[in-house]
Amino acid sequence: MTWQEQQLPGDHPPVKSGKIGVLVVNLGTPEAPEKGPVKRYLAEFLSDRRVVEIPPIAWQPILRGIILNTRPKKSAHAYAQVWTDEGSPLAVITRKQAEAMQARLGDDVNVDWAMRYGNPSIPDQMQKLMDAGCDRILLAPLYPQYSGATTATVVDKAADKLREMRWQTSLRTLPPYHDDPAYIDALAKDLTSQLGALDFEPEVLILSFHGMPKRTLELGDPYHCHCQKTSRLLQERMADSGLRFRTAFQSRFGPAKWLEPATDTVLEEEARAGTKRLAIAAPGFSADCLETLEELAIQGKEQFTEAGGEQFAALSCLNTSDAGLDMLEQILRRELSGWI
Ligand SMILES: C=CC1=C(C)c2cc3[nH]c(cc4nc(cc5[nH]c(cc1n2)c(C)c5CCC(=O)O)C(CCC(=O)O)=C4C)c(C)c3C=C
Ligand SMILES: [Fe+2]
Ligand SMILES: [Fe+2]
Repeated sequence: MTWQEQQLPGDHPPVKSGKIGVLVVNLGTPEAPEKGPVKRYLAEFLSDRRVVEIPPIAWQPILRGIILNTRPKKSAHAYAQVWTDEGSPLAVITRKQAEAMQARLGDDVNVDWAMRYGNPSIPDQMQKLMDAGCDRILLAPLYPQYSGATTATVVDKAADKLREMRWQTSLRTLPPYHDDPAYIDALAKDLTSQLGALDFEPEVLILSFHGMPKRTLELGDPYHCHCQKTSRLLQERMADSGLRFRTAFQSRFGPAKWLEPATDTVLEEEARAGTKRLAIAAPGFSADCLETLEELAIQGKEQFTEAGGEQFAALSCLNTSDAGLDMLEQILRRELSGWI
C-alpha cells in the first residue's frame, strides 16, 4: 500500500492520485426542443456578460421583458427541425468527440465533455474528473477562433469552480487553433472530400463564421481577425480547387451592428449576380448545431434558391470525421505534453 492509498481520517480531503483529466467543452444547448427548456437555456446564455456586453441594469429588463417572452417559441420550432433521437446535435456530437478522444488517448487520461450553458455543466464535470482522481485537467474549449464570448467565458466558468476549492486541481487550457496547420489541413481534407461527393460542382464556397457585435472588434477582441486568418489559410490550402471563396458572418442577434458581410446577404447577392451552384461551410463550428443545420442548411438554402440560385449544399462541420478527430487528437496531445 502506498501512502496515497492509506486510510485517512474521515474529515481529511480526498487524496489525489495523479490522474490527468481532459474536459472538452462546447457552447451548450437546451434539454429539449420546447419553449420552457429553450427559455431556461437562453436566460443563462444571454445573461452571460461575456456574450451580451450591455450593463445588466439596461439589458436584464429587455431580456426578461421582451426576448425571453418572444424568442423561445421561435427558437424551439427551429430546434425541433434539427433534433435527433439521441438529442440536440451539438450535445450528441460533442459527447461522441469526447468518447473518440478517450479511445485514442487511452487509459493515461480521463476524457469527459461539458457545455458552457446548461448540462452537463463545467463545474459538475470538473468535480467528476477530480472525484476520479484527476489532479491535472486540460480544459479544451472547442472554439478554433478565440473570443470573449467563446473561449474566455469557458475559462471563467472553470476558474469559478477552482475559486471555491481549498486544494485546487492544476488547470491547462487549450489555446485557440484558428491558424494551426493541423486544423487548416483537417478542414481542407474534409471539405475537399465532401465537395467531391456532391452531385454538382459549386462555383463558389462560402465560409460562414458565427457573427459578433462589431463593437467587440473595436474593443480589441481578436475573433474577427482569427476568422479572417482561418479563411485566408484555408483558401491558400485549397487554391487548386478552382472555387471562388467568400467569407461571411451569420446569426445576427439584436439591433446593433454585427460583423459584415452577413451570410444571408451574401447568399442573396450571389444568387442575384447569377451564381447558380453554391456550397457553404462553417469552419468555426466544431460540431453541427442549430446554426449550421437550421440557419445554413434550411434557411440558407431557401434564401439562395428564392433569389435565383439553383443548386445548394451545406457542408458538414468536422464533427467526428477522421480528419476532425486526427486534428483534435494532435492538438490535445500537444497540450498534454509533459503530463502524458
Ligand atoms: C462559434 C462561436 C459562437 C459565437 C462567437 C457566438 C456568439 C453569440 N451568439 C449569440 C446568440 C445566440 N447564439 C445561439 C446559438 C449558438 N451560438 C453558437 C456559437 C457561437 N455564438 C452555437 C454553436 C450555437 C448553437 C447552439 C445549439 O444549441 O445548437 C443562440 C440560440 C439559438 C437562437 O435562439 O437563435 C443565440 C440566441 C450572441 C448574442 C453572441 C454574441 C457574442
Ligand atoms: Fe451564438
Ligand atoms: Fe441562428
